[in-house]
Amino acid sequence: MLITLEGLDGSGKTTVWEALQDVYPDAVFTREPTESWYGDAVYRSMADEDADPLAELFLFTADHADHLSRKVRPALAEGNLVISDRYSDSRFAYQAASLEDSELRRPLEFVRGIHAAFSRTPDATIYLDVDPETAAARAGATNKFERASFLARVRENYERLVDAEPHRFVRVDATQPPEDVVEMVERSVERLVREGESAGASN
Ligand SMILES: Nc1ncnc2c1ncn2[C@@H]1O[C@H](COP(=O)(O)OP(=O)(O)O)[C@@H](O)[C@H]1O
Ligand SMILES: Cc1cn([C@H]2C[C@H](O)[C@@H](COP(=O)(O)OP(=O)(O)O)O2)c(=O)[nH]c1=O
Repeated sequence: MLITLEGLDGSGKTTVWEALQDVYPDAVFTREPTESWYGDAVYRSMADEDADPLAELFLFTADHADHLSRKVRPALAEGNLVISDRYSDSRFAYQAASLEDSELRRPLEFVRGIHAAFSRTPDATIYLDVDPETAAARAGATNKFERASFLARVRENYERLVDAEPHRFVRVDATQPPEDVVEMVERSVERLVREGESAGASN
Protein backbone atom coordinates (compact mmCIF):
# COMPACT_ATOMS: atom_id res chain seq x y z
CA MET A 1 0.00 0.00 0.00
CA LEU A 2 1.28 3.45 -0.95
CA ILE A 3 0.33 6.38 1.28
CA THR A 4 1.61 9.87 0.47
CA LEU A 5 1.82 13.05 2.53
CA GLU A 6 1.07 16.28 0.71
CA GLY A 7 0.63 19.94 1.53
CA LEU A 8 2.28 23.34 1.31
CA ASP A 9 5.83 23.92 2.56
CA GLY A 10 5.61 24.24 6.34
CA SER A 11 2.34 22.28 6.58
CA GLY A 12 4.07 19.75 8.86
CA LYS A 13 4.63 16.81 6.48
CA THR A 14 8.13 16.05 7.73
CA THR A 15 6.97 16.26 11.36
CA VAL A 16 4.24 13.63 10.83
CA TRP A 17 6.43 11.51 8.52
CA GLU A 18 8.99 11.24 11.34
CA ALA A 19 6.32 10.47 13.96
CA LEU A 20 4.86 7.69 11.77
CA GLN A 21 8.27 5.96 11.70
CA ASP A 22 7.85 5.07 15.39
CA VAL A 23 4.39 3.61 14.76
CA TYR A 24 5.30 1.65 11.60
CA PRO A 25 8.93 0.52 12.08
CA ASP A 26 8.61 -2.06 9.27
CA ALA A 27 7.25 0.34 6.66
CA VAL A 28 9.39 1.91 3.93
CA PHE A 29 9.70 5.68 4.47
CA THR A 30 10.75 7.74 1.51
CA ARG A 31 10.48 11.25 0.09
CA GLU A 32 10.62 13.46 -2.99
CA PRO A 33 12.83 15.19 -3.95
CA THR A 34 15.06 12.14 -3.40
CA GLU A 35 18.68 11.96 -2.33
CA SER A 36 19.82 10.69 -5.74
CA TRP A 37 21.74 12.82 -8.24
CA TYR A 38 18.38 13.53 -9.89
CA GLY A 39 17.30 15.02 -6.55
CA ASP A 40 20.51 17.08 -6.49
CA ALA A 41 19.63 18.44 -9.94
CA VAL A 42 16.17 19.37 -8.64
CA TYR A 43 17.64 21.32 -5.71
CA ARG A 44 20.04 23.05 -8.08
CA SER A 45 17.13 24.16 -10.22
CA MET A 46 15.14 25.34 -7.18
CA ALA A 47 18.07 27.53 -6.18
CA ASP A 48 17.92 29.24 -9.59
CA GLU A 49 15.31 32.02 -9.62
CA ASP A 50 15.44 32.09 -13.44
CA ALA A 51 15.17 28.35 -14.06
CA ASP A 52 12.90 27.50 -16.96
CA PRO A 53 9.70 26.12 -15.34
CA LEU A 54 9.20 23.48 -18.02
CA ALA A 55 12.79 22.23 -17.70
CA GLU A 56 12.29 22.23 -13.93
CA LEU A 57 9.13 20.13 -14.28
CA PHE A 58 11.09 17.50 -16.23
CA LEU A 59 13.85 17.44 -13.60
CA PHE A 60 11.27 16.79 -10.85
CA THR A 61 9.62 14.18 -13.08
CA ALA A 62 12.95 12.45 -13.80
CA ASP A 63 13.56 12.25 -10.06
CA HIS A 64 10.08 10.73 -9.64
CA ALA A 65 10.65 8.14 -12.40
CA ASP A 66 13.90 7.03 -10.76
CA HIS A 67 12.28 6.99 -7.30
CA LEU A 68 9.40 4.90 -8.63
CA SER A 69 11.44 2.27 -10.44
CA ARG A 70 14.25 1.91 -7.92
CA LYS A 71 12.45 2.31 -4.61
CA VAL A 72 8.66 2.57 -4.60
CA ARG A 73 7.69 -0.23 -7.02
CA PRO A 74 10.16 -2.79 -5.59
CA ALA A 75 9.00 -2.01 -2.02
CA LEU A 76 5.35 -2.39 -3.02
CA ALA A 77 6.08 -5.63 -4.90
CA GLU A 78 7.49 -7.04 -1.64
CA GLY A 79 4.22 -6.19 0.09
CA ASN A 80 5.53 -3.28 2.15
CA LEU A 81 3.62 -0.29 3.39
CA VAL A 82 5.29 2.69 1.67
CA ILE A 83 4.91 6.20 3.11
CA SER A 84 6.25 9.05 0.99
CA ASP A 85 6.77 12.67 2.11
CA ARG A 86 5.65 14.33 -1.16
CA TYR A 87 4.98 12.46 -4.40
CA SER A 88 3.28 13.16 -7.75
CA ASP A 89 0.62 15.55 -6.37
CA SER A 90 3.47 17.93 -5.47
CA ARG A 91 4.26 18.21 -9.19
CA PHE A 92 0.58 18.62 -10.09
CA ALA A 93 0.22 21.42 -7.54
CA TYR A 94 3.61 23.21 -7.65
CA GLN A 95 4.72 22.87 -11.27
CA ALA A 96 1.20 23.61 -12.53
CA ALA A 97 1.48 26.84 -10.50
CA SER A 98 4.94 27.71 -11.84
CA LEU A 99 3.71 27.00 -15.40
CA GLU A 100 0.59 29.17 -15.01
CA ASP A 101 2.11 32.04 -17.00
CA SER A 102 3.63 29.81 -19.69
CA GLU A 103 2.41 29.02 -23.18
CA LEU A 104 0.68 25.88 -21.83
CA ARG A 105 -3.06 26.39 -21.74
CA ARG A 106 -3.92 23.81 -19.08
CA PRO A 107 -0.77 23.24 -16.99
CA LEU A 108 -2.34 21.01 -14.34
CA GLU A 109 -3.77 18.67 -16.99
CA PHE A 110 -0.46 18.73 -18.84
CA VAL A 111 1.54 17.75 -15.74
CA ARG A 112 -0.96 15.00 -14.87
CA GLY A 113 -0.80 13.80 -18.46
CA ILE A 114 2.96 13.24 -18.49
CA HIS A 115 2.62 11.06 -15.38
CA ALA A 116 -0.33 9.03 -16.62
CA ALA A 117 1.68 6.71 -18.84
CA PHE A 118 4.20 5.55 -16.23
CA SER A 119 3.40 6.62 -12.68
CA ARG A 120 1.64 4.75 -9.89
CA THR A 121 -1.21 6.58 -8.18
CA PRO A 122 -1.10 6.50 -4.35
CA ASP A 123 -3.70 4.37 -2.61
CA ALA A 124 -4.34 7.26 -0.25
CA THR A 125 -3.01 10.76 0.29
CA ILE A 126 -3.02 12.68 3.55
CA TYR A 127 -3.42 16.36 2.68
CA LEU A 128 -2.15 18.68 5.42
CA ASP A 129 -4.25 21.75 4.86
CA VAL A 130 -2.86 25.10 5.98
CA ASP A 131 -3.27 28.69 4.76
CA PRO A 132 -0.42 30.09 2.60
CA GLU A 133 0.58 32.78 5.13
CA THR A 134 1.05 30.28 7.97
CA ALA A 135 2.84 27.90 5.59
CA ALA A 136 5.28 30.58 4.38
CA ALA A 137 5.96 31.80 7.92
CA ARG A 138 6.67 28.25 9.17
CA ALA A 139 8.80 27.33 6.15
CA GLY A 140 10.88 30.50 6.50
CA ALA A 141 11.13 31.22 2.74
CA THR A 142 14.27 29.13 2.18
CA ASN A 143 13.44 28.47 -1.49
CA LYS A 144 11.64 30.34 -4.28
CA PHE A 145 8.41 28.34 -3.78
CA GLU A 146 7.96 29.30 -0.14
CA ARG A 147 6.30 32.69 -0.68
CA ALA A 148 2.69 33.17 0.37
CA SER A 149 1.61 34.49 -3.07
CA PHE A 150 3.01 31.44 -4.86
CA LEU A 151 1.74 29.06 -2.18
CA ALA A 152 -1.77 30.50 -2.63
CA ARG A 153 -1.69 29.27 -6.26
CA VAL A 154 -0.30 25.91 -5.17
CA ARG A 155 -3.12 25.56 -2.64
CA GLU A 156 -5.73 26.23 -5.33
CA ASN A 157 -4.24 23.39 -7.34
CA TYR A 158 -4.30 21.04 -4.35
CA GLU A 159 -7.99 21.93 -3.92
CA ARG A 160 -8.64 21.01 -7.54
CA LEU A 161 -6.88 17.67 -7.03
CA VAL A 162 -8.94 16.92 -3.90
CA ASP A 163 -12.15 17.82 -5.75
CA ALA A 164 -11.22 15.52 -8.64
CA GLU A 165 -10.45 12.52 -6.39
CA PRO A 166 -12.22 13.04 -3.04
CA HIS A 167 -11.94 9.35 -2.08
CA ARG A 168 -8.16 9.26 -2.36
CA PHE A 169 -7.53 12.30 -0.15
CA VAL A 170 -7.83 12.62 3.62
CA ARG A 171 -7.83 16.29 4.60
CA VAL A 172 -6.26 17.13 7.95
CA ASP A 173 -6.41 20.61 9.52
CA ALA A 174 -2.70 21.39 9.79
CA THR A 175 -3.22 24.69 11.63
CA GLN A 176 -3.78 22.69 14.84
CA PRO A 177 -0.92 22.10 17.32
CA PRO A 178 1.67 19.56 16.08
CA GLU A 179 0.67 16.84 18.58
CA ASP A 180 -2.98 17.06 17.45
CA VAL A 181 -1.99 16.95 13.76
CA VAL A 182 0.22 13.92 14.41
CA GLU A 183 -2.63 12.17 16.25
CA MET A 184 -5.15 12.89 13.45
CA VAL A 185 -2.72 11.57 10.84
CA GLU A 186 -1.89 8.45 12.89
CA ARG A 187 -5.60 7.66 13.26
CA SER A 188 -6.17 8.14 9.53
CA VAL A 189 -3.22 5.94 8.56
CA GLU A 190 -4.36 3.23 11.00
CA ARG A 191 -7.81 3.22 9.38
CA LEU A 192 -6.37 3.20 5.84
CA VAL A 193 -4.06 0.27 6.65
CA ARG A 194 -6.93 -1.66 8.27
CA GLU A 195 -9.20 -1.04 5.27
CA GLY A 196 -6.36 -2.02 2.91
CA GLU A 197 -5.84 -5.28 4.79
CA SER A 198 -9.52 -6.21 4.78
CA ALA A 199 -9.83 -5.35 1.06
CA GLY A 200 -6.76 -7.54 0.39
CA ALA A 201 -8.20 -10.38 2.45
CA SER A 202 -11.46 -10.38 0.50
CA ASN A 203 -9.70 -10.51 -2.91
N1 LIG B 1 1.09 21.85 13.52
C1 LIG B 1 2.13 22.70 13.64
N2 LIG B 1 1.98 23.87 14.31
C2 LIG B 1 3.02 24.75 14.42
N3 LIG B 1 4.25 24.54 13.89
C3 LIG B 1 4.45 23.40 13.22
C4 LIG B 1 3.41 22.41 13.05
N4 LIG B 1 3.90 21.38 12.33
C5 LIG B 1 5.18 21.68 12.05
N5 LIG B 1 5.51 22.88 12.58
C6 LIG B 1 6.82 23.58 12.47
O1 LIG B 1 6.85 24.19 11.18
C7 LIG B 1 8.11 23.99 10.55
C8 LIG B 1 7.93 23.17 9.27
O2 LIG B 1 7.48 21.85 9.63
P1 LIG B 1 7.79 20.59 8.71
O3 LIG B 1 7.28 19.38 9.41
O4 LIG B 1 9.23 20.60 8.31
O5 LIG B 1 6.88 20.91 7.45
P2 LIG B 1 7.01 20.49 5.91
O6 LIG B 1 7.78 19.20 5.87
O7 LIG B 1 5.59 20.32 5.48
O8 LIG B 1 7.69 21.63 5.24
C9 LIG B 1 9.00 23.31 11.60
O9 LIG B 1 9.70 24.31 12.29
C10 LIG B 1 8.01 22.62 12.52
O10 LIG B 1 8.51 22.48 13.82
C1 LIG C 1 8.48 16.70 -4.99
C2 LIG C 1 8.31 18.14 -5.39
C3 LIG C 1 8.71 19.18 -4.56
N1 LIG C 1 8.54 20.45 -4.95
C4 LIG C 1 9.00 21.55 -4.07
C5 LIG C 1 8.16 21.80 -2.87
C6 LIG C 1 9.16 22.31 -1.84
O1 LIG C 1 9.24 23.72 -1.95
C7 LIG C 1 10.45 21.68 -2.28
C8 LIG C 1 10.86 20.52 -1.42
O2 LIG C 1 11.84 20.95 -0.66
P1 LIG C 1 11.99 20.44 0.82
O3 LIG C 1 13.23 21.05 1.32
O4 LIG C 1 11.82 18.98 0.89
O5 LIG C 1 10.74 21.18 1.50
P2 LIG C 1 9.58 20.67 2.45
O6 LIG C 1 10.19 19.82 3.52
O7 LIG C 1 9.05 21.98 2.96
O8 LIG C 1 8.59 19.92 1.61
O9 LIG C 1 10.27 21.20 -3.59
C9 LIG C 1 7.99 20.77 -6.17
O10 LIG C 1 7.87 21.95 -6.52
N2 LIG C 1 7.59 19.77 -7.00
C10 LIG C 1 7.73 18.46 -6.66
O11 LIG C 1 7.35 17.58 -7.45
